Amino acid sequence: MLNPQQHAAVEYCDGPLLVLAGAGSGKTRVITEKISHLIARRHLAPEKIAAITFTNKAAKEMRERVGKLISDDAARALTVCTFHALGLKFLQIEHERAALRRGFSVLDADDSANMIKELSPKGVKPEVIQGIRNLVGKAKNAGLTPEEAMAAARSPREIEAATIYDLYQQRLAAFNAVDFDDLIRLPLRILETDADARAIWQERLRYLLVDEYQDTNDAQYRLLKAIAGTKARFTCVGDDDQSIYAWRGANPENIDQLGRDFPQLKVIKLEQNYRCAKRILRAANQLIANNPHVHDKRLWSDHIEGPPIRVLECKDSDHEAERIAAIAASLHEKYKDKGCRWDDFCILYRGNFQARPLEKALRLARVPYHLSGALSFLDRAEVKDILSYLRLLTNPTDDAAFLRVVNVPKREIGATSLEKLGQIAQTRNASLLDAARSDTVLKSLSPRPASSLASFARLMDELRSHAVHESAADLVATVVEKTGYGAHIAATTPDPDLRERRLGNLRELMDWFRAMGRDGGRTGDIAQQLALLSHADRDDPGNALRMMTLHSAKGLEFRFVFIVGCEDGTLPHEGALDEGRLDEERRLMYVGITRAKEALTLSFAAKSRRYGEILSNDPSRFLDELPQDDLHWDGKDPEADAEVKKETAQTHMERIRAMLAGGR
Ligand SMILES: Nc1ncnc2c1ncn2[C@@H]1O[C@H](COP(=O)(O)OP(=O)(O)OP(=O)(O)O)[C@@H](O)[C@H]1O
Ligand SMILES: [Mg+2]
Repeated sequence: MLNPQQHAAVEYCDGPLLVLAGAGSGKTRVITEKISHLIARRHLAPEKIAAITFTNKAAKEMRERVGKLISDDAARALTVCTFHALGLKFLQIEHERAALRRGFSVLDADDSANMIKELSPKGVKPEVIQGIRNLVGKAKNAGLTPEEAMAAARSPREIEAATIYDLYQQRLAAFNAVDFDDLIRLPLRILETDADARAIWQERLRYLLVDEYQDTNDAQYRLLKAIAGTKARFTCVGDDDQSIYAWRGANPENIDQLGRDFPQLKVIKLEQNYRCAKRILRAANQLIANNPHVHDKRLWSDHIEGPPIRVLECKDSDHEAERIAAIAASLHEKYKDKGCRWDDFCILYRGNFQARPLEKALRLARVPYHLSGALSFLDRAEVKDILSYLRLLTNPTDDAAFLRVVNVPKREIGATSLEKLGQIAQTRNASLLDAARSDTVLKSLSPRPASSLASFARLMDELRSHAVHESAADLVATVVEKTGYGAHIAATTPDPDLRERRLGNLRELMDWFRAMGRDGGRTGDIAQQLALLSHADRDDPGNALRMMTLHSAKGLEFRFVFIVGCEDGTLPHEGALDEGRLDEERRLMYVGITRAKEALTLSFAAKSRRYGEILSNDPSRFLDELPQDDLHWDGKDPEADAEVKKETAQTHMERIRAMLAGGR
């Protein structure tokens, strides 16, 4: 049952709506219910509705949640995706307006970083290149063209970055490629400047719903505005206290901007938290009260009180990991027969490197776990290589893909020859593959690399004839065989286990293509979609304890949550402290605390090893900001420890009773 405010938010469909509310108050629930309401009560065709989530993982989850409320056909017709995936869909349909050819490539972050490096002056330091990348990204996220970026540039560094931005866009255009930022920027350009396109898309997407609105950046906000148009049929839900991506260009100011751009905006606040036990919510509320607030929000819960929040003081991070593994294992052991699953547990940390000791301890304790955000399947070299072959086959002008695979397996084509090939290709305005096909071009190179390039080009032509009639999965097999890639793995991977894993990855890639090609997807489109999935979003983790960064836990909830590394310098993070971004770190802690439904454990290590030195840590200042009566410091008093264990047990029994009584 929705509460009256949620109900009002679901029913209000005639104008722009902002739902501004704290964690766990049912904002995402409003979106799913509203989709179902729009279809069932307002008779809006599902294909005219788009729900925008922050990650692909969240999109998948939302689709599942909505799927329970509406028919399968309707669920399939809906658009539920990230802003980037919506941009990709837009460009696939509107490629002509974007001056792209069908089958254009999407460069991943690595490819685009490489390209910027190549375009930067020779011999500059990596930090400088990183700085250029940041500035280019910033200009793109602000929706600026290279000319506009140049006009806005003030410092010599900004001028240099704007120059490279210009070269970079020229090269992307020559390669018939876009990068991630373009997936937002190009649709935005088209919608803002082309009235026809605007009319078509405003009709095509009649209602927009945006989750985690506080973390949209300027370009995304403008995209929303352009699609919504003057009719402004949209619902945004968000929480300014959970804005944690300012460092990546997100602009929480967009919350106020909405009221300025849409004076008719209706704002609904939700105040009941349905997720967290009272103590957990109290801790979260008290912590976040230390931040300045523009929007007044209250949050209450009529949940159970819950056990005290446990604080573990540990010797070092190994000790911390062992204790957490032991606590998780014993809770699971005790309650597994009563419906407790491994995926009820989640360990959160500030940075991915903190996962290492945890992994070791969990493995020793035989706890199944799933790490999101670690080097994932699609980032593995062999998978990226084969995907690049497929990109090149479906888009012969994809020079980034050409450069990735032309020497894998080794074909003895040296850097000098490739550079020369690149120069000639550029003057002829041809792709690298086209240049490698031309006898006159090859004559200007040394004979050995020239003949290798010629046979590479012939191989690509042969493979392309397969691409025409083979399914995507079969094409993967053909590519592995004909390019000698399988033999290449065998020859370059002496370790038999690793060799088997790498070959296994290729088999898995075929399975992915098989699954994704089932709806008749074209190979090139599938390769594009795969390139777009960011890690953390891709694997299905199954019934395993979850480990992830605080950033990627946004929107999720778990019965048992552990936040490790509650040390000054780690959380709040040292760098953020130096730059005066304490408020954002506090919001991150707020996000972490409010992921917990029943029990929360905070831990810190007294000593840690950093840069090869042993340092002593102070406990996080955030611990001091929590209601001390709701905290229990483990190990100080054995009697009190036993009491907390009892209370924890009681909570789980209450929980189990509630579940048996039909709640969730
Ligand atoms: N009216 C309701 N009655 C009972 N449970 C509810 C209600 N609304 C939401 N919930 C439950 O409360 C929990 C939190 O809801 P939801 O995830 O939608 O909150 P949220 O505001 O999106 O949180 P976050 O800010 O963390 O994204 C979910 O388990 C949801 O099913
Ligand atoms: Mg949510």
